[in-house]
Amino acid sequence: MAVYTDVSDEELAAFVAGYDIGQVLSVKGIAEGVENSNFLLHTERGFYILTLYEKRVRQDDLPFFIGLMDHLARRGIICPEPVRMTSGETLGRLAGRPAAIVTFLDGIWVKRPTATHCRGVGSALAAFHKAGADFPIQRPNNLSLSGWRPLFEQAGDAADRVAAGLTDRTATALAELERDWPTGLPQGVIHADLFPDNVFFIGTKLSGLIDFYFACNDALAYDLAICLNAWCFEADGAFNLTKGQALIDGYEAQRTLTPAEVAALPILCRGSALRFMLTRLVDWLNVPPGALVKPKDPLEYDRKLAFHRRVSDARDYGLRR
Ligand SMILES: Nc1ncnc2c1ncn2[C@@H]1O[C@H](COP(=O)(O)OP(=O)(O)OP(=O)(O)O)[C@@H](O)[C@H]1O
Ligand SMILES: N[C@@H](CCO)C(=O)O
Repeated sequence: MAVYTDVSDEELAAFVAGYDIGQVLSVKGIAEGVENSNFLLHTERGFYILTLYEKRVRQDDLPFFIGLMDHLARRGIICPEPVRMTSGETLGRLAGRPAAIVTFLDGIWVKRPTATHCRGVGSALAAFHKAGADFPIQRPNNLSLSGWRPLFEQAGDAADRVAAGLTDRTATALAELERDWPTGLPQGVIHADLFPDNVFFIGTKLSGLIDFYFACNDALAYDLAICLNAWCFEADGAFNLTKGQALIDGYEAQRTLTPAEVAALPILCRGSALRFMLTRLVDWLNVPPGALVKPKDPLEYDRKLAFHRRVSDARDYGLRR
């Protein structure tokens, strides 16, 4: 459940009065998501999402996240658009938390994406990269290479309680990545968490992207690697080449990968698999007693990492040239 903070009717009415969106008709907590408190807000003007930013989101990062949604929406990316208060601000405070109201997007996320969905995601990812090119605020990726060893150390030997040999396997993969991680690839704003639960569809047509709270500046092709991991593996752990082809084709229909990006794709996929394995592992080992949120399985990404360590060529992901 992702409603950590209670908001009284009076507090909410006072907050909403700062906007030109009419009176509150109803408000409902949203169970999905784990980071922030999200509410579906129905006012006289329609539906909105109210987000209260909880502890894990650094307040200094909020102008980047909110500014980015605003920037992307102005450039035709379908994403939540921050609603301005009558004062012109997009970020306020509610129940002791920073808070924002954004537009509601229609659509649902797909639990079993097809190749058609993957093509749409590839295309939307490239459009996002192009639209972010002139976004003026910078935010480093603190969950890239330099962030992985601290996470690994945080897990320590407890990793072997999750699966035998996990500590050694991870140590080897991490050392290889530290040695070989590519530099000099085209950089820009990346989403960094474009998993199926952050992409809405109406039927097979992509209807919007959400959850920009890991967005940062990094190699654009790393974002594609994250999507290959998140969208193109089957439940039985097999990589689906048809989905990989569709994702890459969709991407390249909007933005052609450079030769250096193509060459780097296997190592970027390894890095991205390690990143999600490590964050999941640390969360898995630190589930607070009585938590209602079920931690995600780190071993899913341990298996994906093993797959990528056997790959040497981007054609194994579906690149057709
Ligand atoms: N603009 C929007 N329009 C419609 N629904 C939305 C919108 N923003 C968020 N939601 C709903 O709220 C849920 C949680 O949103 P989001 O993923 O941003 O939360 P989070 O707490 O940051 O989660 P995560 O754990 O995925 O980082 C989404 O799954 C979706 O159902
Ligand atoms: N998408 C991440 C969770 C962060 O929102 C994961 O699957 O591990």
